[in-house]
Amino acid sequence: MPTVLDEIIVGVRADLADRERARPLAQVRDLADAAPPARPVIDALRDPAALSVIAEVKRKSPSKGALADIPDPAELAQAYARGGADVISVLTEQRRFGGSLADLDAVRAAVDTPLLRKDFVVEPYQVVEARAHGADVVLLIVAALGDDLLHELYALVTELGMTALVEVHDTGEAERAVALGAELIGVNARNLKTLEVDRGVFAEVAAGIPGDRVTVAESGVRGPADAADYAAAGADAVLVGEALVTGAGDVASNVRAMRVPLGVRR
Ligand SMILES: O=P(O)(O)OC[C@@H](O)[C@@H](O)c1c[nH]c2ccccc12
Repeated sequence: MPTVLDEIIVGVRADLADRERARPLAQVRDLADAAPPARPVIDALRDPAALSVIAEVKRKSPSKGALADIPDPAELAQAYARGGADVISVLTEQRRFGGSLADLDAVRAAVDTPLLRKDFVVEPYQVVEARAHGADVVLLIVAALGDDLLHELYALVTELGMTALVEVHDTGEAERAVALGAELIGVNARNLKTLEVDRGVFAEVAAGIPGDRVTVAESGVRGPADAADYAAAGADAVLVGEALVTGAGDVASNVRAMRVPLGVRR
């Protein structure tokens, strides 16, 4: 039985083939080489004073369906930046998440905050493309990649001056991320094979990640209380989508509220 992740990747590969036909790798590489340098993110995400926040531009998801229309992703990103988001995540997967590279371009033009290209990266082309569109961080999902490809993609992200956010869901995947030398490791509470969320996964998996790595708790953060729980469990940052795109009230204030103080922990 194919998992949800397998099914998503079938669509991702089809869309990727179309883009590769329209613009061959060599052309995208030229654009990437001509782009302004990627912004560093590690130091900001490791801020000892407060939990860092990666705020996501997310229209829909396979688990929740439609979340928000987001007619103007640039405006949303500006609100995230005002709220102090350390990184803004832009989903570029179109079929299941309603994103696009056009969203990434629009956000890039609107803010100076480091940007994460959030997609299902399975080929070097997508990494080069991320850089060409101004991304500073690229998501690499361990569950979607064999070790050779994971190493190849990680090396390419680094060569292009970007930072890889290496996503894991269990201890075995975390071991692979650590062995890779990943500085930035995301623990996704949502299992991409079953789409179930279990917030307890972070503490369990983070126990196997050395303290010199920066950890991001991903998914299922409903508000500041969940963010505080993740902070207490040792997260350096949280990645929040749904709660920010569907939340009532002022977006910037909602981002700011997630930045819980860490003073007591360290
Ligand atoms: O909307 P949430 O529950 O706050 O989750 C955000 C983010 O963690 C989630 O979008 C995500 C984490 N890893 C992914 C990989 C692919 C697509 C999406 C994701």
